[in-house]
Amino acid sequence: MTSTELTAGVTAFIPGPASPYQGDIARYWDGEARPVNLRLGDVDGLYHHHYGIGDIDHAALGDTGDSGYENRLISELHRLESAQAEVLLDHLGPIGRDDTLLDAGCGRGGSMVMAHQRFGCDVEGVTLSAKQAEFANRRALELGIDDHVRARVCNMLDTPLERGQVAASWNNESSMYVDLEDLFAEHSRVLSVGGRYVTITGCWNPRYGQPSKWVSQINAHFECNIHSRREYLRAMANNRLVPQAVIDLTPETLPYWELRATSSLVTGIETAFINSYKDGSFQYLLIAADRV
Ligand SMILES: C[S@@+](CC[C@H](N)C(=O)[O-])C[C@H]1O[C@@H](n2cnc3c(N)ncnc32)[C@H](O)[C@@H]1O
Ligand SMILES: CC(C)=CCC/C(C)=C/COP(=O)(O)OP(=O)(O)O
Ligand SMILES: [Mg+2]
Repeated sequence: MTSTELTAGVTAFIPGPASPYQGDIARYWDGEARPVNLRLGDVDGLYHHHYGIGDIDHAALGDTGDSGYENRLISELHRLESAQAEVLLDHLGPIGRDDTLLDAGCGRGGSMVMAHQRFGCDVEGVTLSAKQAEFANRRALELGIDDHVRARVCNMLDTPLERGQVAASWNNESSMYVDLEDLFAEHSRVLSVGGRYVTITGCWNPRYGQPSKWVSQINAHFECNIHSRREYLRAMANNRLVPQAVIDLTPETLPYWELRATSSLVTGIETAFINSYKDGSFQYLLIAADRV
């Protein structure tokens, strides 16, 4: 194991990828700089790599014709992405200032900052990408919360956290990069008994039958492996995680996608999300589970 000092003064442990696939994913996120993510993050300094939920505020958006419309559209997409993270945090249960939380697959750290700002607690994040961890730690330093919010380069299936160390943990659109049995075994290990696990994820719908062509297109686009709703529930049951809430957020995420599809920041994946949500082959799901 090697270690390196980040500009933020936080030591990141870099054990190297556990598999060639993880090496590919680390390179993918090290190289990611899509305007749809950076321009949205620039709105208020919360950088997300997840999607949005909720109704469009048409009054705030105003007329398509006028000069400020594109900036207002970007602000609106960003507001919906932050609203998504707020809903995830709503499901963590009561969290105290002395608690520690785990953000598994933390990206550029937007959700970690929001969690600390809401609860005053410590938040530990892990990502495969050294660039993302540096970015998240730099933001924490700029905000003066680097003593509470820390991102490390490590595999979420094998974290340096102690058994039972965290009061709550989550995956926000990061569980489609790992085996779910391995993932939930690790969350179950680091969560205290009675702690809460939350995921927001896209999953394929067993009622459709198999992954649709749209789901396959999303997998190819992000180099990920979307699991089915059934796999989530089965792997949780096998790892002492008992669902407390299963919420289908599909109707709430469609407005975000339909608005995003009209913006200058489109990436080309919008049609696959919209079509798969509409044909029922894909669902945007929140699952909150108790560690028993
Ligand atoms: C789509 S981004 C989500 C980022 C963040 N959760 C958010 O909501 O902004 C997926 C993240 O999962 C991370 N990831 C994927 N596989 C991982 C693994 N095995 N261990 C740690 N992080 C992983 C990636 O590095 C990336 O940060
Ligand atoms: C719901 C599913 C299946 C998500 C896959 C994981 C993923 C890449 C999420 C968004 O990241 P991003 O914010 O970097 O993507 P984009 O650039 O499209 O906004
Ligand atoms: Mg994005």
